[in-house]
Amino acid sequence: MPISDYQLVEAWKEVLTLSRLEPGQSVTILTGAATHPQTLACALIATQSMGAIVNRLDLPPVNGEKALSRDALAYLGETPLTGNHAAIAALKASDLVLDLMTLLFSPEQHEILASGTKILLAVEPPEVLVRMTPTLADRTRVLAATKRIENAREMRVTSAAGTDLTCPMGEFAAIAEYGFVDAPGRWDHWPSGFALTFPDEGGANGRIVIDRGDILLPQKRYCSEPIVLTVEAGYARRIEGGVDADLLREYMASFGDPEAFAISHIGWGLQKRAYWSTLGLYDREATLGMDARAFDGNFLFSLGPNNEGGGKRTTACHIDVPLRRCTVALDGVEVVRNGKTVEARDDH
Ligand SMILES: O=c1ccc(O)c[nH]1
Repeated sequence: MPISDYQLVEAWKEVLTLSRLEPGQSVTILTGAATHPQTLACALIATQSMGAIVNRLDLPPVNGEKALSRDALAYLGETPLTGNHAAIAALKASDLVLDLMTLLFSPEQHEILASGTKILLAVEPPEVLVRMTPTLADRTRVLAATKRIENAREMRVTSAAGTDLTCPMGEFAAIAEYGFVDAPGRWDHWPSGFALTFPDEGGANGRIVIDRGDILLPQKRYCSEPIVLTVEAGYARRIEGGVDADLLREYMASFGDPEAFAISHIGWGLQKRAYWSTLGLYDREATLGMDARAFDGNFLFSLGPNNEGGGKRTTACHIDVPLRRCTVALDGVEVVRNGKTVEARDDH
């Protein structure tokens, strides 16, 4: 359903206020060939109405001939910023970058953040952005979860479907995604609402069962039959099942990169305004699937790079897999029980 420009401008102003945008600060709106025109138009209005000094940087697309999917998160690493020193200089000189193009998982993003620039990714459709306009309560809930990750040394994930995965943690920091950028050098994604980290390099072991109804991204599919991943020393060594498994294996093999099979980030969804069922109601190319990544109580794991968490592994292949009905325990203490988040006593 369409969203009015008024609603989207108001949502942008809420997010920019939470992101502590001040009059006189410089904002660069980063756009590309797939940028949503209404999101861009309303961002320009909202930033100027708040007294920011705004510019728009439009970058030509890359990787179109290499990627097998048009999903902005499907083919990573090289971005339109790679080697573009003038554009990188402009983004480093900005207080805030509104990324309407998708820089995620790019080395350049880290370089820009290190200069103190804040980067907010916002590429979901306007109605999804407005439905999941972030709140301070989202931030509180996600930070409580990342604090528990920071204090833990092991994540164990189990499910009735047969998942039993053990991930030592501590080598990488926890990442809080709550939808706004309220500190210099912070990156976030609007919409979101989940906590994640990366297993110690080579440490993940066990079995992951992607069960019927669990979601594959960027495939934007609900699995119709179980896929069983055998995880050894941080890599999915075997991917077994029926047609869904064949489709996943062929897609991942097309990258010709063994790093594609590494376990990337692990965490869980905390966004009560996100829904597991939404993916099935959108055209595949109309959304990144952030409802799937963020719905409350999912176990979200990912295959591919860990440079986003400070690791050395980069690969163009990135698969996000939110699972339902898992139990996630940190050092034996459950944070998700059979697909429902467990609020810790000290979370409030
Ligand atoms: O916001 C995101 C989106 C994709 C991903 O893999 C992590 N965080």
